[in-house]
Amino acid sequence: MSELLFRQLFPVLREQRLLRDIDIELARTCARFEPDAMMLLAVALVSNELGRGHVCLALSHWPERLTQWLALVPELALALASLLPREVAAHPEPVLSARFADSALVYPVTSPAELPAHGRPFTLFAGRLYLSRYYAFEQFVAGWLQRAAVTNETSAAAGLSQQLVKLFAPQTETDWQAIAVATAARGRFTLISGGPGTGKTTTVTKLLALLVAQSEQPLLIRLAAPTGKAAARLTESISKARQSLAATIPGAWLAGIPTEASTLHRLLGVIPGQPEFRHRAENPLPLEVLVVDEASMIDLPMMARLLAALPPRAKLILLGDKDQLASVEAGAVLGDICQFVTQGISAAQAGRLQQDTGYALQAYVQTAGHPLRDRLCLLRKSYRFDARSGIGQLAAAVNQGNAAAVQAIWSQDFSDIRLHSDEQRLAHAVALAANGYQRYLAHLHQPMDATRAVSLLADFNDLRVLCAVHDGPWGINSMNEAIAQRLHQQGDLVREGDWYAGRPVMITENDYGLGLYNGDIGVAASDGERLRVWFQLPDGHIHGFLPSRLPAHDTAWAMTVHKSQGSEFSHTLLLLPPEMNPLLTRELLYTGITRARQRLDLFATPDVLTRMAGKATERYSGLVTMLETMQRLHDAE
Ligand SMILES: Nc1ncnc2c1ncn2[C@@H]1O[C@H](COP(=O)(O)OP(=O)(O)OP(=O)(O)O)[C@@H](O)[C@H]1O
Repeated sequence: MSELLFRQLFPVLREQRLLRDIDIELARTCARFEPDAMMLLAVALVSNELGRGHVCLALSHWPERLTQWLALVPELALALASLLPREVAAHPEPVLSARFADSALVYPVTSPAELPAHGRPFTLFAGRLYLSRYYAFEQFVAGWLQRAAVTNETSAAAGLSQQLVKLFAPQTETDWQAIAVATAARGRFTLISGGPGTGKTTTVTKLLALLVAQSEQPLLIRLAAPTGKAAARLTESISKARQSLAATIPGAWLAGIPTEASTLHRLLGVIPGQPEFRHRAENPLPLEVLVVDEASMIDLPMMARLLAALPPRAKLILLGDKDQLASVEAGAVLGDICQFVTQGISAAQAGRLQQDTGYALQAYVQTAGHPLRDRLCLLRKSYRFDARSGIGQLAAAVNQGNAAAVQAIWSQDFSDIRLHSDEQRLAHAVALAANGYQRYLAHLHQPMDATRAVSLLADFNDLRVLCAVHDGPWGINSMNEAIAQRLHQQGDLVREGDWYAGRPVMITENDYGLGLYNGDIGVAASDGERLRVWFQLPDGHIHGFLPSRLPAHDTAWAMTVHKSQGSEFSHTLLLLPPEMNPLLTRELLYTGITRARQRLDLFATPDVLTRMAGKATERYSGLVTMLETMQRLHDAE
């Protein structure tokens, strides 16, 4: 049977890109210890699920997946039928769990309170099969969150409500920003989720000012974000928020807030060549409060390492937008945690928040729920997009999965959004991009230096072409080529070889020595003698690197929506291919739309928009189940 798997089924699945080489290799390695073909197929599937962002294989999906696969090899369907026996098709979870639990490769776990498996590469928990390493990450994150949720600080620091009044003028409707600050002031862990312009940075700045005011000693606060770009944005937006709040908040409170954010990698301390960081449980981070922005981009292993490195009494505040794309790597911790939002808040929490802020939250109280729900704050009002903004309305319609509203928006005459669905739209997108980059290109007429490069980079970052895919006519590779070619033909730049003045690039790997990080954008311009690639480094300094010194990079006239996370542009051109593919999801559409601050040109067919709005991403994990089980165990104690 295993022979059939490796000789016949796997090559077909690889050819169809349904399995990767790495999935098959892992199964082959395991075949030395495990004769059961079903288990070996499960090994390849677990590995494949990880590659697609899932933390584990949900055994309930077995029949659906197998049926699709067996249809690809009809001549083998009979021979392979034992991979999907009737009892598995009828009750996949219990039958497969019982079968895999017997494998020497698998450690079956009945309670997440058990110690992680040692020595077995796979762990089985609650109908899910994990690589044991990922089970351990998830179990650690769940355990941390569970402890943080049940050790909620019920007693407020003296004077909390008076201090809140200084920060937030009373208003008639519920002030969710004040609620978020009150929540975070009392607890060890708080998650603040909100769409663009809902005031996440403003809120966290006020929160930090409050914590500074409450602390007798100077407070050790650190700010961080998953990517260099997001860290630079946080640095910028915190400094703007500090300035705009200076008139209303005492200077001494604001003075204790750091002015710079770092990447998570830098915060934790990379050890070259090793996955572990310098700061971990045995060497915790020297801080008392940590704020992490763009938390939807944090994958499960990174979240586990971050939580492990926090000192026991430190406060953690995660900021993010739960509706954005999840991390590229496996896991969607922010999205998973936010599922508890549907459980409202506890009566006790509503009472505490009313005491602190004066707002009555009875309408949000539900009797039963996980205590983590009291640590979640949703900012619901956008201060950036008013009712006349098409971008805000479109983003909201997409988020609700409301396809009819997504279609109706285009006839409402919004001046900031435009849909291009005609046959010539690809050529039109190239022309619009070439036109939009003119102000940026004008900088190239004079020799570049660090001072001039500030506006060079700012003008380049004003506009961006975003694609959903890499390949094909609608992908970044072809768009990058088309835009560069067009600008060359128009005489706006002279393309000579790979490097030419005006070429924008995006770094695709971290280079700690140079201080350049995955996602950083630089542009090539001559300093009068040599071509340099100008970047703004995380500390705000501009540096011109010789092209030969750069780590791996790609041309960046166009970039993927995935890579644009954590960035915003005044004007965005969003290109979606006419055919559906697995990448085209609601979250991708929402993320692409919300990168635009002032203007969005969307190149897509109405059909693709409808389908994307209806296709919410699923990321399989056991985090919520683990948390619920941990809570039941806690209640039973
Ligand atoms: N309560 C408020 N009342 C009026 N204006 C506000 C309020 N909160 C925030 N703003 C303004 O709205 C804008 C967006 O706020 P902020 O940058 O804090 O939001 P954000 O959620 O961090 O945005 P981003 O999408 O950039 O992450 C800022 O100009 C800010 O001054």
